[in-house]
Amino acid sequence: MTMRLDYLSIFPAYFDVLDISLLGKAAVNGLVEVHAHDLRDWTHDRHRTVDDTPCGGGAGMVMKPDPWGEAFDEIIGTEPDSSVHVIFPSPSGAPFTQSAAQELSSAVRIVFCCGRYEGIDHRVIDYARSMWTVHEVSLGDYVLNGGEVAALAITEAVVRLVPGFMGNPESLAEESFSAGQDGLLEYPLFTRPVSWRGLDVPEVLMSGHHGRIAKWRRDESVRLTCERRPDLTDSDFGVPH
Ligand SMILES: Oc1ccccc1-c1ccno1
Repeated sequence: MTMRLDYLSIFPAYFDVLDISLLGKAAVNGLVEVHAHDLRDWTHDRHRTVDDTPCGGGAGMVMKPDPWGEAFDEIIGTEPDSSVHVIFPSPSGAPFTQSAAQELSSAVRIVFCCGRYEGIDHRVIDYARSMWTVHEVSLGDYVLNGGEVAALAITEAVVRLVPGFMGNPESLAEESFSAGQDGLLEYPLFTRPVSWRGLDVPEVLMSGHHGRIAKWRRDESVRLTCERRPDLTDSDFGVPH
């Protein structure tokens, strides 16, 4: 199954980067198909206008609905289809999570709508909700200049979970937030040399004692999660003794 990814943006060149690294390889292997579109291709005036002043007043500009609607018609179609996932990255969206990435990794089609200015006319999102499966998502509590960087981050989080994408799928099981880690943060990692600038690899990791190593790793995951992400902990994790 090939996952088709579409990106609607006034800066489509942001997505040229998807031709390199693992994502580029996935495209070559037919796992994903990437299409970036310039929203201005669906404007009809000399200045290729995509924005206008906000109704009700206020600072900045709002993205007009017309170019989005015409782009949707051409790129996605005019018939409802719940199998099409339309993602609007937004600071007012729901937090994007690893479980959301996991769910989206089985999608056949994902369309990213990258807003700029103060945002997109809300009727665009309402129309999309009437037609497809819509996700308004945020990467975190900070403000970007547009949705492109968020779309790239979400793309990477999703595509790396597509079956066949990662050379060694076992590595996914031990990552932060993965089910195999019980949603805990990943433990600290070490490799050779054993001693480096007066800093040594923890002895337990060199002991060859798999039980002790597993306990050390679990304890470290719980400690780090309690320290850095108390929001992820609950009574089950407890506090390492
Ligand atoms: O700040 C933004 C502006 C446009 C689109 C998305 C965002 C955003 C901020 C955090 N996550 O997404």
